Amino acid sequence: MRSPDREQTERFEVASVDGTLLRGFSRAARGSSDARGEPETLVLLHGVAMDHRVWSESSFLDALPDDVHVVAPDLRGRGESDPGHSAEGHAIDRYVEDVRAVLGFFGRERYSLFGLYFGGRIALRVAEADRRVQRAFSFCAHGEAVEVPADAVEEEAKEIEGPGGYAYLRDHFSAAGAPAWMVSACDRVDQDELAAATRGLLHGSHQRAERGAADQDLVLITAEGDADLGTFREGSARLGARLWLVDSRTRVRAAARLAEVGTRTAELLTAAPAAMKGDA
Ligand SMILES: CC(C)[C@@H]1NC(=O)[C@@H]2CCCN2C(=O)C/N=C(\N[C@H](C(=O)N[C@@H](Cc2ccccc2)C(=O)N[C@H](CC(=O)O)C2=N[C@H](C(=O)O)CS2)C(C)C)[C@H](C(C)C)NC1=O
Repeated sequence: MRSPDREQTERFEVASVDGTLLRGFSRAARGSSDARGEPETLVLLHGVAMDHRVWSESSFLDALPDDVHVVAPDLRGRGESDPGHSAEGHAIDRYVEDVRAVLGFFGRERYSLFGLYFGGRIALRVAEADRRVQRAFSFCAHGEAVEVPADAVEEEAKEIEGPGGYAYLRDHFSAAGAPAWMVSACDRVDQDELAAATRGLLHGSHQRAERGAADQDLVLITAEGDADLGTFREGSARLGARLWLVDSRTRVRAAARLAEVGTRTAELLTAAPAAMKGDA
């Protein structure tokens, strides 16, 4: 845990390959990072209907120790980052470029990524593309190929850009048992950008992720009761990834477990290298 008054967050802004400006927050590492040389840098990637504020609101951030440098960008079209404008502007390859631009900005040799839902899928794709990624955690999204049903996604995008867009999302997540921070996050996202991001899922997000470097530590996380648990197990075997299960009936309900996953993630980040091999 850390004392709030020692909070040292600052903003950053970085241009992506296509000129889109990504903005976000960086919380500097303090304390014993010199014991292990460069401090761990953990880049947090939020989901579709969210922005960077979910990390503090879910108490995930509080679970991270002082000596981890935390970087929390707003994905394009969310929070303070520039819009993606179109479905093509929200293709997964644009998100991968955006995250790699953030990695370039902070200039570290190695990074850990933690992604939430679709942010987890982005994290796995960045790990595949970029050797600087030492660890990638995907919360409630696996890396396998998925059928992204164009009709259902188009229907959802139309709902989202319509007069009842926010109600659609709030009602769905409330009914699905999502925690309050996840329901309220939807209201902060611009409707047109959220509709474009939804249609953007039809541009490449169906592809499976491959393992990047052999020494990457990949971690899939899902609910014990997840109906798609089998796919997560397959993904864990195929990618040589750890599989962590949280005590909840569904992936959406698992969001309430994010702070405890933060604690477990911090243990992996700050574990002595020898201890990491034995971890289940
Ligand atoms: C029901 C509805 C509120 C919900 N809509 C969302 O939530 C967000 C916000 C708007 C668009 N949204 C999508 O997700 C796209 N719409 C869907 N996509 C499915 C899905 O599996 N999506 C994955 C991510 C993903 C995407 C592409 C490829 C792989 C993985 C996912 O993680 N979904 C979980 C819900 C869950 O795991 O049960 C959440 N995602 C939110 C987020 O990322 O912020 C927080 S919860 C299928 C068709 C791909 C379905 C489908 C009905 C169209 N609608 C939803 O799922």
